[in-house]
Amino acid sequence: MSLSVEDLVVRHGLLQAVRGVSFSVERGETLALVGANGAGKTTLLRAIAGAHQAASGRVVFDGADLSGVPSHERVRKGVALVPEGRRLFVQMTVEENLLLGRTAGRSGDWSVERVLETFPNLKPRRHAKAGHLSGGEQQATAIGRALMSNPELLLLDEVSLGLSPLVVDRVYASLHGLISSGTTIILVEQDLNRALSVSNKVICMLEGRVALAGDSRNVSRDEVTKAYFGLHRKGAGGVPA
Ligand SMILES: Nc1ncnc2c1ncn2[C@@H]1O[C@H](COP(=O)(O)OP(=O)(O)OP(=O)(O)O)[C@@H](O)[C@H]1O
Repeated sequence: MSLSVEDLVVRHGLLQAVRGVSFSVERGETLALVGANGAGKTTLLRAIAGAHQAASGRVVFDGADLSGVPSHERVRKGVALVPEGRRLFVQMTVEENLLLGRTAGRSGDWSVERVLETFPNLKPRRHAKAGHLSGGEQQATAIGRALMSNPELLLLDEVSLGLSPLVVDRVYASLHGLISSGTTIILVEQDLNRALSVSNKVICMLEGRVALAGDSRNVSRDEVTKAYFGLHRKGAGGVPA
């Protein structure tokens, strides 16, 4: 697995939400995308997944340019998005929602049983309708559904949104399990401490651009906070811009 995003520009009508973003991710890495509301994180993730067409630039996955490749084809190639807001089928059970993730037809190790092992809170809820689940259970189901497509790259948009700190801890504990099993992840996370602790690379976006990019262990919370508010000088403090 390798992903290279090259000078990507993504628009909403006249608004340039992503303005020439470049970065790369290698197998087994976890990249955290941080930045203020409206910085362009969701739009960037959706463009990688093919849910939103880029205006220019390239998304290259395993050496192949994905421009013009629709989102369902990208799932088949191994790119899975867990969108903000979870988007489950509320009248269907947890198990049925999970099985929908299989339709991409990629073979691999993920099964309903393995998802339930990864998210033990779902075990007793297997036959419950998704509409009756708690927020944490819904999030686990949404991540599980993406895993059922046996992705090589998992894109997670604000998995902690609307969840209590305790439940977020549980979701992150499961993510740590996924990361140690070698899953490659790009995640959008508002909480800087969580973002830095779960990832090995971090990108802070500001108004559609990369304000700071670095190694999560080497950047300080202070540097990321400055980039977040536009106070960071590119390349300052030994952090690659
Ligand atoms: N569907 C849309 N139509 C028009 N403009 C949009 C749309 N979605 C997002 N935008 C605009 O694009 C810019 C980037 O938004 P985006 O949601 O990607 O940012 P974000 O960093 O993910 O923020 P948030 O944390 O609020 O989700 C913002 O100015 C936003 O208002």
